[in-house]
Amino acid sequence: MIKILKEDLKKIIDYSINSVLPENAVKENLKKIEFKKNKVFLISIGKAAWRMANAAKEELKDKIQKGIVITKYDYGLGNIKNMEIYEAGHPIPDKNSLKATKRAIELIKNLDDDYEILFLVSGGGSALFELPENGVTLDDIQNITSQLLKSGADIEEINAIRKRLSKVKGGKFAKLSYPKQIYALVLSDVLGDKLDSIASGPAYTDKTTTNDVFNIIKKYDIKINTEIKKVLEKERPKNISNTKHIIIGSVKLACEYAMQKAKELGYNPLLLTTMLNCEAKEAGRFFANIAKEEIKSNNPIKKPCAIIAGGETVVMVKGNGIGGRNQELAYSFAIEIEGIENIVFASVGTDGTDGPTDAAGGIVDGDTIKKIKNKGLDPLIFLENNDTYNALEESESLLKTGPTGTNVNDIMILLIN
Ligand SMILES: Nc1ncnc2c1ncn2[C@@H]1O[C@H](COP(=O)(O)OP(=O)(O)O)[C@@H](O)[C@H]1O
Ligand SMILES: O=C(O)[C@@H](CO)OP(=O)(O)O
Ligand SMILES: [Mg+2]
Repeated sequence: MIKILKEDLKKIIDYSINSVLPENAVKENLKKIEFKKNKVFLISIGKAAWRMANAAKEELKDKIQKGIVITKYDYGLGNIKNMEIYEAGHPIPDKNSLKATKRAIELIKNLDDDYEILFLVSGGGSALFELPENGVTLDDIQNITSQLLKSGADIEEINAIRKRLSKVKGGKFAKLSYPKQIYALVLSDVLGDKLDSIASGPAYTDKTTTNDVFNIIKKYDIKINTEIKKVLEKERPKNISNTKHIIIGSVKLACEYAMQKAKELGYNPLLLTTMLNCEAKEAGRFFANIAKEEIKSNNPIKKPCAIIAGGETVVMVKGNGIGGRNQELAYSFAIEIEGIENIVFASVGTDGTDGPTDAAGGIVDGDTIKKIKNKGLDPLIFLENNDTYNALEESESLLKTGPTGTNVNDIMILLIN
């Protein structure tokens, strides 16, 4: 029985991710743009950058005369005609992020008046598209990003800081490109599709205030020097007039496709939320509470059922193990439902990489923790040490997809028979 549940769960995940690959969304939404000039320069940033750029090139053909793609290591899928392809560091920017971004700006500065800019944006852009603000070094950005990523801050908070440390975030890329018109197609991986947060809104007005920024620094005890403090006090550009944005996909869509496939496989689907953003291990416990209620009283939906959610949880990384928020969420669920039959649960990053690991997430059931105990290991120590990759590996519960070429946050699916 568990075998079938697991197979079904994998089918649902595959279907959902395949349905939010960006090609169709790019092609459809390009039809909504009325380019005023006859030449297009393409700049595509983020984890979905390669697929988005390739789709745009297929659709617009030679109208795109030049372009640049900046994506994460191993996310490039080869050459695209007339495009320069760069790969760089994520989630912490590296030298190649700066090199590629410098090149993008150089290309844009040299465009003649017949060009408009097509800007394809996906999550991951913050790390990949980066030039430090005056007075800031790459080291500073790496150090502060690393502190923020481990702090439990959510992506809006993290990006509020990133925007101020950068020459291209928080609308500054739009200012740099002025007076060229920018049309932005945006694949959202931020809850609520907030354009000033997705990839730190290079072409969108920053909505955060200096007050917000210093509250975040204080709340998460981020260590900064006086030079950085001065930079953080500087306001971002307002009145950006040369951009138009269209959102072309988000986690809501991934959840809807998961619901559709679950139904087709015979499960009653229920969408809990597309806005999950609490601590990962708390979310895992909460899902376990729901599972227990379901088993006991067929509530909130009649079995067999598929209970689905989307979002992006956070992790306060205190240990020195390896893992990611989806692995931690799934593992904490497993701890709570040890020994319970007819349940399978997965939490998965739609981009295919969860944290600094080669897994997309975890897929667990009532036997997961038993397998760990049978090896003489203590299940709780893995969680305490943020070492859920190893825990899930020991229990054959890692979910691996490889880079998917899309990025619309994380999905969680609970199947109960
Ligand atoms: N050992 C760990 N256990 C759990 N989460 C971790 C661990 N190490 C890093 N993380 C989390 O992984 C996040 C980065 O993961 P990543 O999948 O690259 O994010 P995104 O998909 O949003 O780009 C960090 O914000 C951090 O909270
Ligand atoms: O680039 C970013 O700022 C974020 C959100 O868009 O994406 P990711 O979490 O994938 O790094
Ligand atoms: Mg993210």
